[in-house]
Amino acid sequence: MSLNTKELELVSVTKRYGDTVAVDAVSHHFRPNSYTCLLGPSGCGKSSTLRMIAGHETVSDGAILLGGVDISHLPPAQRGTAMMFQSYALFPHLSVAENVAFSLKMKGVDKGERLKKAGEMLELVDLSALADRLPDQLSGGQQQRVALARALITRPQLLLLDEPLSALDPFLRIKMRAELRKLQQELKISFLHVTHGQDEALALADEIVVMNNAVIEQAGTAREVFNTPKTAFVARFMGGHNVVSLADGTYAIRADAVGLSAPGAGSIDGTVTAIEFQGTHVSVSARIAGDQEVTALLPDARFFEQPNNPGDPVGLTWETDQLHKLSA
Ligand SMILES: Nc1ncnc2c1ncn2[C@@H]1O[C@H](COP(=O)(O)OP(=O)(O)OP(=O)(O)O)[C@@H](O)[C@H]1O
Repeated sequence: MSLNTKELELVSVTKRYGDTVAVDAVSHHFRPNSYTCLLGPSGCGKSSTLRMIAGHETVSDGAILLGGVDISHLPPAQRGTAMMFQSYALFPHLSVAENVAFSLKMKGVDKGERLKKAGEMLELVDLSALADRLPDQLSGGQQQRVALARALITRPQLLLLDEPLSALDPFLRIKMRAELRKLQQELKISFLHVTHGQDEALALADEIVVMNNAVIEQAGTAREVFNTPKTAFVARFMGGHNVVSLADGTYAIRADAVGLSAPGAGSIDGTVTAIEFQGTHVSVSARIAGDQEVTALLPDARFFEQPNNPGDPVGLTWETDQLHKLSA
């Protein structure tokens, strides 16, 4: 099944709550038919952005365009968007099928037609067998799929997901994120997914939009954002990087691009401060000049060939082309 897809564009969108600027003149062109993650720490403005796109929050300034049409002032149901919430907000006294069909009932669609459509959506999320159950007779993962089917029944061009996996345990979260990705590819509509988890964004997204302090700090493919962070904030937030101030500027370097050598034989000298076994890898942290910490992530076999201990003097090695200059 294929639903419509249209491009989303934010044009200098601002959200103010009294004196708080939650979203500050954000502009972005989202790719059509793609999975985008809006990623950032708590309070950076990502939920406010999503709620403005959904129409659950007014826009203080700027415009939201979907397929070139300004939807900023349309009611939520007329935007061509649908929202799936963090707490799935299912009606406890309605069956799975009735929950999924609910928005069609509000639109006055007759019962036969809405149950037929609900059946199609339940098939899509692989829940046909549970159509007559009540929500509290379902697992967390199944409830989430009901919430998805309920959002998709309105045939949105854009599905908005606000921390959709946060209520699930870690095992189910990884399983469901693969299902979300698969569903987006099957439906060929855009998904815009808010998360504060960088691993979730890396696993899911065609494009990651990193927000910080009410603005977009960086946007790009998952690989671009991870491998070429533009700022110290993005490097630290994406994880797996060191941020180091050297004589000619501040650089990011991936922890797995740092190696260890004898003191004096590396790019810089340091003293081991901590060693952490991580299964396939061992993380070795060392203090270097300027009271800075650098972490080397070594394959476990390499570490155990010549294990270090806290207090050992070491050289830290890297190829200069692995150093990535940061703008701030
Ligand atoms: N209804 C509101 N009234 C006043 N301030 C608000 C309101 N909603 C959000 N804010 C403020 O706006 C800023 C951005 O909030 P928002 O919820 O968009 O951030 P977020 O990145 O989604 O955070 P989280 O991950 O914690 O949900 C925060 O400083 C928050 O306190």
